[in-house]
Amino acid sequence: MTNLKKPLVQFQNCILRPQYSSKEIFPNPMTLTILPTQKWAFTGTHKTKLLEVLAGQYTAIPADSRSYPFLEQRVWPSSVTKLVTFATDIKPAYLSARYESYREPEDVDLASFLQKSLHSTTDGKPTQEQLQVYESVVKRLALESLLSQWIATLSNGQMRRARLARGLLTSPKILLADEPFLGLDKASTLTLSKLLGELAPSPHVVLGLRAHEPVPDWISHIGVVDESGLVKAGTREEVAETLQELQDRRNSIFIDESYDFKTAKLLPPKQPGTDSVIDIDSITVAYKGKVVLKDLKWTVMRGERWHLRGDNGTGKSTLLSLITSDHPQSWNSKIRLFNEPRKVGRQNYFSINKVIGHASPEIHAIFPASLTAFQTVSTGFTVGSFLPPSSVSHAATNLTQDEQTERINGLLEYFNVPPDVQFSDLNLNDQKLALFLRAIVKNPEILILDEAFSGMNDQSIFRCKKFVDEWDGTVIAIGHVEDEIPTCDKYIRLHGGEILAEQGIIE
Ligand SMILES: Nc1ncnc2c1ncn2[C@@H]1O[C@H](COP(=O)(O)OP(=O)(O)OP(=O)(O)O)[C@@H](O)[C@H]1O
Repeated sequence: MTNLKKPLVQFQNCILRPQYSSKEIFPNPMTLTILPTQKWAFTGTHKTKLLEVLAGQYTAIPADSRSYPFLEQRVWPSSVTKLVTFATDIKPAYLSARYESYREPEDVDLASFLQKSLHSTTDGKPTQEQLQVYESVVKRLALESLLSQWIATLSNGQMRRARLARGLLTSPKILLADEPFLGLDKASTLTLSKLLGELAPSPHVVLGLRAHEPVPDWISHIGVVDESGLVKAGTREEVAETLQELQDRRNSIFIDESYDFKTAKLLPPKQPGTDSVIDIDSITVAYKGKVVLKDLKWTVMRGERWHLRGDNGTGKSTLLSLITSDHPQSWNSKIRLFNEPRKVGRQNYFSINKVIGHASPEIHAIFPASLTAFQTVSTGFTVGSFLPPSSVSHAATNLTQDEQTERINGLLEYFNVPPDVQFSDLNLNDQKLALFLRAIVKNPEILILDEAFSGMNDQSIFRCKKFVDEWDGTVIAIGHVEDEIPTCDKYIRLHGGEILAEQGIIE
């Protein structure tokens, strides 16, 4: 039982360093007290670092400048705090593998995925008490109907709830949830927020939020963190002014018209045309009888910008996988690309994807960490491979090696991404930028941006949006946050199940 009188965490002039390193996490020493009756959220550029600090990941100097008074002395803080991060959420299967019947040995159904966490807390089988917790967590996160589904087939939103459930099942005393609402639709965000707000004291919950995210009503205290450390911490009222300053700074980035845009110089203009690029005529997709897309009709004309909308699990990724031919039902003459009906023999995976650039959380999740930023972008010139073009036979470009190098360097320089740094060593912002540049480098006819800008900092989002706005290809964008998608002129909203999709013009 948590002692509700003693502070959860206390830092007094605390300097934090990674183990075996003399470099400080923050230059400013940290002073902060979190009481069990308070509910905290942290925001600002370095809020994830601060959550890692709370999770006991770093060494405190002097040792007694950090304490967790509410814990019994015998407990090691890092063993009872659970940091769940979602910004680079990993979906266990990749694209087409998601729709195929063959399963990797480590791929399991959701029930087994969750129950693994129960077993790890005991020597043998889960106790009666653990099973009760399991049942209640599954119910509260609305996962009951998905328990027998392979985790590889869960939608992003469903997977997010599953990961959170797994975090809760380890019975932490403090749950640190970093950006738990990223990629969630409004209804799921509200449900999840309510659940997180009601969990304390078992466990106490601390949130990491992006600057523009609304702070849930139940949060009583906020901390603002930048590269120097914790710059302000207190009640919502005490921190309101600092938050407003952050917001003003953010708005000034979004109206910075002085920036020198040169999309045209980096990617050549396309042949003008008014023909249809994608034509889908009455497609229905069902999984084991469960209808996801019903009689879908959709025409995308050259140069149009579509916002593909829909709550989590309504079939957005399924629709995209039909277009990119990652789905088994892609080989259907009711799907036309540039007026060519899909047909085995007439087209193949490579001819289809030669004209499509694609950035998505799935690609991010499985992208080879050892490639440099330059190599990462260069793989945009290949199809169906994460190897640089010199190593593959399916290059999607007529450019010479020198021309490719020049274009890649031009893009990397324009977006300030260091070319020689390994993907795994890039920060999240630069990883997302590199994957965006990978999608656009071959100057594709169709650009699919699936949550491509979420996780980037404000300045990068602004630049990427402007870049796409000035580019002349066809765009399909997915994103639950309007600020994080390029300007779109039309939308298609999926509803999942038997309800037909709705389409319209964006005013
Ligand atoms: N192979 C499969 N077997 C069973 N169900 C599946 C399979 N693939 C997808 N689904 C289900 O189909 C529905 C649509 O999934 P999809 O990933 O297309 O949704 P989404 O709109 O992209 O969701 P999100 O916004 O959460 O990413 C979900 O309920 C998902 O669980």
